[in-house]
Amino acid sequence: MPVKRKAASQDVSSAKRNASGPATPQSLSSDDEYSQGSGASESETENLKKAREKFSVHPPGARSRNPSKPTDREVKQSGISNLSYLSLKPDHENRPLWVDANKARITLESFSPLAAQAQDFLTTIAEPLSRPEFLHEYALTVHSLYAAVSVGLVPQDIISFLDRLSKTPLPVEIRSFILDCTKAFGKVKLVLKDNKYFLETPDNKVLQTLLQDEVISQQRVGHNNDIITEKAPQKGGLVIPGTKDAAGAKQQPLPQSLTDGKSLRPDDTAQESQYLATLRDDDDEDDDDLRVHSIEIPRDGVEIVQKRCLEIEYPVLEEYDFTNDANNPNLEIDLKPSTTIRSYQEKSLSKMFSNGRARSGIIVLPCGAGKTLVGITAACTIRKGIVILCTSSMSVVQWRNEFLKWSNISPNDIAIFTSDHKEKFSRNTGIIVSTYSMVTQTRSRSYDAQKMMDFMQSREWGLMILDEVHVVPASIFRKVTSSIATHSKLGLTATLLREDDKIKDLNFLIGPKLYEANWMELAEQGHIAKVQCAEVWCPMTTEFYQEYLREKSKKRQLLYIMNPRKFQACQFLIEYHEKRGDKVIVFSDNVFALKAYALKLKKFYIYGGTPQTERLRVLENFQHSELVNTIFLSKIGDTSLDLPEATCLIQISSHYGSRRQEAQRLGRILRAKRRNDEGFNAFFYSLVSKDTQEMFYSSKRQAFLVDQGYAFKVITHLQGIENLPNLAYSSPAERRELLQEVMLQNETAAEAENIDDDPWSRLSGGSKNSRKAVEAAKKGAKRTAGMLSDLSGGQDMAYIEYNKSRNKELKGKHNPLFKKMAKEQQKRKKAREDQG
Ligand SMILES: Nc1ncnc2c1ncn2[C@@H]1O[C@H](COP(=O)(O)OP(=O)(O)OP(=O)(O)O)[C@@H](O)[C@H]1O
Repeated sequence: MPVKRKAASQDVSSAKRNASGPATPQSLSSDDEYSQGSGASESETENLKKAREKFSVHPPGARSRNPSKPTDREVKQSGISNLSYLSLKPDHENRPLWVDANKARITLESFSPLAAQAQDFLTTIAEPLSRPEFLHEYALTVHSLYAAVSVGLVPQDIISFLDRLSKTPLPVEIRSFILDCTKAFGKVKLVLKDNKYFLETPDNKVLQTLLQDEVISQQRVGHNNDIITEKAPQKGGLVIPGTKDAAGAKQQPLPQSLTDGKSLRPDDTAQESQYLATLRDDDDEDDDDLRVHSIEIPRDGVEIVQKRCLEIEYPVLEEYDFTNDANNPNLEIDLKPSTTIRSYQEKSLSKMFSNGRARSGIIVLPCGAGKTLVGITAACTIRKGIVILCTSSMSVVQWRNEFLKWSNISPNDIAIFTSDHKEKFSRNTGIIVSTYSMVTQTRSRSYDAQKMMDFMQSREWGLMILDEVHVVPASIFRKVTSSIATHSKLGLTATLLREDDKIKDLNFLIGPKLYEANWMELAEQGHIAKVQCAEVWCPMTTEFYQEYLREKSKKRQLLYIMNPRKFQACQFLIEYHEKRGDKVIVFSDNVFALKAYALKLKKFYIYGGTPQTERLRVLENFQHSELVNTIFLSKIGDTSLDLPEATCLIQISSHYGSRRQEAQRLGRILRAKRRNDEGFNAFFYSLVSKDTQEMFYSSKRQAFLVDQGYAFKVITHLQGIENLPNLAYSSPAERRELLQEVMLQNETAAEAENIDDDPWSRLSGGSKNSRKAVEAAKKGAKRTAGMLSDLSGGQDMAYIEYNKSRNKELKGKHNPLFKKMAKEQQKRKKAREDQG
C-alpha cells in the first residue's frame, strides 16, 4: 500500500491575517510519495456511503466517528483547522481550495492561477468571511446554498466543481451537507398574481407536504381542497440594459476536465472560466409540458409561510416572470445610450436575472461602488411600476436625480413621497421614491399621506428597491413587505452587518444574498479608492490616566477621548495632510469632544445641532474652497454624505465596537475623486488612547475591514510631532486645565449624540426618541450640567481663548440639492409652527 501524502495542518485564522507568512503550496506538500488511484476514490465511495448514513441529518461539524478526524470539541478548543486526516491529490499545488468539513469552511489560495474563477464560484455558493491578501475564507451555510440554488446552480455541479478545485478529495460530510440542504431548494416559489399571493410548486407531492404542515395549512386562503394547476409560465429571453448580453444564457455542459476525473492542469483554467461564466439555470426541459400547482395565501401570512417553509427546509424563492406579465403596464424607461455598467455591476445583476426572471435578494457592494446604478439598471430591466425606499428624505432626492441622470425616464413618471411631497406619477405606471418611515408610520398620517399610501397599496409593483438594508430594523421590512404588494425585491447594502444579529431574517424578508463584491478587487480596478488604514496609539498623560483609573462613571470615555496626546496626534495629522493637499474629515461621536477639538484647532464642524443652512455652507466650502480643508463631523456624517473631495479620515471617538460604523466611515473616502491619480492613497486613522477600553473596542471595530483585506498599521509614534509649532497642550499647566474642564462635565457630556430626528439621518421622524427630540428642540431645551461648578461659569474656563466657532465666517453659494433640503426644512418648520 503506497504511503499517502498528508495535508499539513494549518491555522487558517492566524495565517489569513498574517500577510508575510501565508501557507504556500510548497509548504503544504511533504516529501511523501503519492500514488494516483491508490484506492482514494474507492475509500471515498465507501466513506460517502458511511457518511450518508451517519450525517444525512447532521450538518458538517456534527460529531464524526472517524477516529483520525478531530472532533468538534477538539476543533473548538484548538481553533485550528486540522486537515491532516485528508489525503492530498497528486496535483494539489494546482488546485486552490482547502475544504474543512468540521467547520464547513473553505479556504482559497488567492495566489493560485485559478483563484479568480474559484472566487467567482465561491461567492455564489458560500459566505465570504475574510478576504485578505493571500488566503480567503468562506463559510458554507444553509443560507449560502439556498442563495446558490436560487441563482440556478445544481447541487451535483456544486459538489463536482468544489471537488475539482479542492486539494483533497471533497470530504464526504460536505457532500452530504450540500445534498441534504439543497434537495428541496427551488421547489417552492412565491408568486404574485392579480395582487394576490400564491405558493407555487411544480411538484404536487411537495404541495401536499406543505399542506399537511400545521402552520402553512392554517394560512391557506379559503381552506378548501382546490389546488390551482396550470401550465408553467414560459421563460423569456432577456438582455440587461447597459451590458452586451448579461442574462438569459443557457447552462453549458460541464467541461470535460470536471467530469472525467483527470487531474486539473493550469491549462484547464480557460475552459473552467468559460464554464463558470455560463453557469446558469438548466433550461433544457420542454416548458410546454411543465405544470405548476399552487395555493393562495393571504398577504399578511406571507412572512409566516416563508419562515415556516425555511424551517421545514423548503425555502421559498421569489421570482418574477416580468417578460410575461401582461397584467401590469410597461414603464417607459431605459438606460441612456451613454450609460454602461461596470463588470461587477453586471455580474451582480446577472445573478438577479440569470434565468430570465427577476429573483428577489440582496446585492452587497462597497460604499461608492455604484449601488444606485445597479438599482436603476434593475428597474430598466423589469420596466414595470417601481417603489424605492430609502433611509432619509435626502436620499430620496438623490435617488430621483440619479434616475434622471442615468435613464431616460420622463420626470413626470418618477414621483417623490415624503412629508413635503406627495406626488403621484402622471401615467398608468411609474416610479415612487419614498422613505421607510413614510410607508411604515401608521399613526398621525396626514390626509394626503394616507391617500398616497392607499394608492401604493391598491396596485401591484414590479420591483421594490430597498436601500441600505443593513440599517433598517426587521420589523420595518415586515411592515413594508406586508403592506405593499411587489413581485420582486432588491435589497442594496455596503455591509451585510447588523449589530442586532437579525441578518438571517433578511433571507426571507427580502431574499438571499445574490452577490457580494470584493473590496480589494474593486480598489485595484480603480472603482473605489485604495485606503491606507492606521491605528494611532496615543499614550494617556499621567494626570488623565490617574483620573481614568479612578473614574467609574461614563466620564471615563470622555477622559480617553479628550486625552491631550490624542488631541496632539489629531492636530499633527491634520496639519500633515492639509500640507499634502488632502481634504480631511475628523469624526467624533461625542459632541463635547467634537466642539472642543474643532474650536481649539479653529476648524469648522457639523453636528446634529448645527442649523441646516450652516451645515450646507460648511459642506459647500469644504467641497469648493481652498480655505476649508478640514471639517469635524459628528455621526450624522457616517452615512448619506457624498463628499468625493475627502481623502483623509481621522476618527477620534466612535460607537464602541461597531464594525458597521467603521465600514461606513471608511466608505466616506472610498469614492475619493482623486482615486485614479497615479499612486493615490486615501488615509483612514483611528486615534486610540493606549491602555484604555478604547483599544478593545478598536480591534473589534476593525474586524470587518480586516476581513475585507484592509491591513491596519499600528503607529506608536508620529515622527516629528514634537517639532510641530503651536502643539496644543504641550505644557503641564495646559493639560491640567483641560483635565479640570473635562472633570467639570457631567456624565451626559460623555454620551454619543442622539441623531434620530436629524434630516440627514436614517429613518428620520419615526421613533419615540426622535419625537422627544423634536419637542425638546421646539422648546429650545438644551443639555445643562448639573453641578455647582457650572453655575459659576467654570465650564468655559479652558475655552476662553478659542470658544468662537469658525462656521459663521463662511459665506457662499449652495449646491441645488442642499438648497432644496434647506427649503424643505424651512417649510417643515413653518408647518410645525402653523400647527401650533
Ligand atoms: N457604471 C458607472 N459608470 C460611471 N459612474 C458610475 C458607475 N457606477 C457608479 N458610478 C459613480 O460612482 C459614484 C458612486 O455611486 P453610488 O452613489 O451609487 O454609490 P453607492 O454604492 O450607493 O455608495 P454609498 O454606499 O456611499 O451610498 C457615483 O458618482 C456614480 O455616479
